Amino acid sequence: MRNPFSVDVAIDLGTANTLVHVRDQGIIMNEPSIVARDRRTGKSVAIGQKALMMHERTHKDIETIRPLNDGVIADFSVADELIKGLVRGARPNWFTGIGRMVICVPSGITEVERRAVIDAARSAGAKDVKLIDEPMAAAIGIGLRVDEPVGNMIVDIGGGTTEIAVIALNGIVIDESIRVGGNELDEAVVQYFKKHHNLLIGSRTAERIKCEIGSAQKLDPELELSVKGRDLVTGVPKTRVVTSEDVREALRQGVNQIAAAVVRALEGTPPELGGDVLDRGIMLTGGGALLKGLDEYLRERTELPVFVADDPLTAVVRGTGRVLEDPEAYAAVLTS
Ligand SMILES: Nc1ncnc2c1ncn2[C@@H]1O[C@H](COP(=O)(O)OP(=O)(O)OP(=O)(O)O)[C@@H](O)[C@H]1O
Repeated sequence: MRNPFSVDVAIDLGTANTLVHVRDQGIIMNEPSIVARDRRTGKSVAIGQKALMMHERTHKDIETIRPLNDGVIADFSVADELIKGLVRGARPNWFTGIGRMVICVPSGITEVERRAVIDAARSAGAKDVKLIDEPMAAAIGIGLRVDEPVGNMIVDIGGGTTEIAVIALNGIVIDESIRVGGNELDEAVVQYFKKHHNLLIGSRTAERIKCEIGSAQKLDPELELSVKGRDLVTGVPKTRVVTSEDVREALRQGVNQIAAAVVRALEGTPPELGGDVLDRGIMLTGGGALLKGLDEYLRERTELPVFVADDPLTAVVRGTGRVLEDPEAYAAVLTS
């Protein structure tokens, strides 16, 4: 019997974005993983989109912090604030409690970090907390049968990490995780324009450039974008037109590192499962999968079929939500 005075919640706790799915309702929140905190009181003043608007624009008393960095929890107390803020948003009113909670975490986090996430969820009021690893959730989210004796390769390119996994029989057989994701690509864009064009841009501008005109392969036609930054020679704000050729050059090293990690994971895959991957192809999930031409680039590097999942940014929360809705069927993929 479902308790009418409590809700069950699934959370994809990502480096870049955190998404919340409520049982029987679907995804109700999709917010950047960021908290704005008052330095004087130590209290959070905003989370998610509101906090992001303050990022790189705050005065000295307000700081904005991303609790997860490179796929690990960088600041436990801020991660706690984020989880509590999300849970508050998931409850329709103050007397509704939280029953079951399933949280998806990067597979590289330590036992101590896992415990910290569970503690934060419990102190936010959850009665029963379970964790699921990111590539497993992504695989379930895109509809793969993870319980079958067949290998599926998932490449989840998030903000902080790229996680590559071969999944079969409800387990992760091969797990390769590198600390290269969307944030690292943004930073590469910042550095490139600083070095080659004497232009200083902020990380949010770099992300916009990457998403709008970034690519892993040649584009036809190539694209241009007008961006604002600070001219490092004159020291004043300037508008410049940047080209997709420049951005591709900036992203080259990061994209190469992702491809090399995929190749390493393939080399470590047992031959039977490798044969399955050859038949079924590699599935790309996470926001990084949307980088233009990345699927084609990986296809050339691996000589395997490569597919971008539908709506790759929500694959993980959809999988975590599916597990929440049917915990008995997915008991084998959960940890507590
Ligand atoms: N069109 C796009 N092209 C390239 N990158 C994109 C695009 N759209 C989103 N991204 C990138 O995807 C990343 C966010 O992806 P996602 O939400 O899957 O990460 P996350 O789950 O928060 O991170 P992690 O898995 O590392 O914890 C950001 O770095 C964002 O810039």
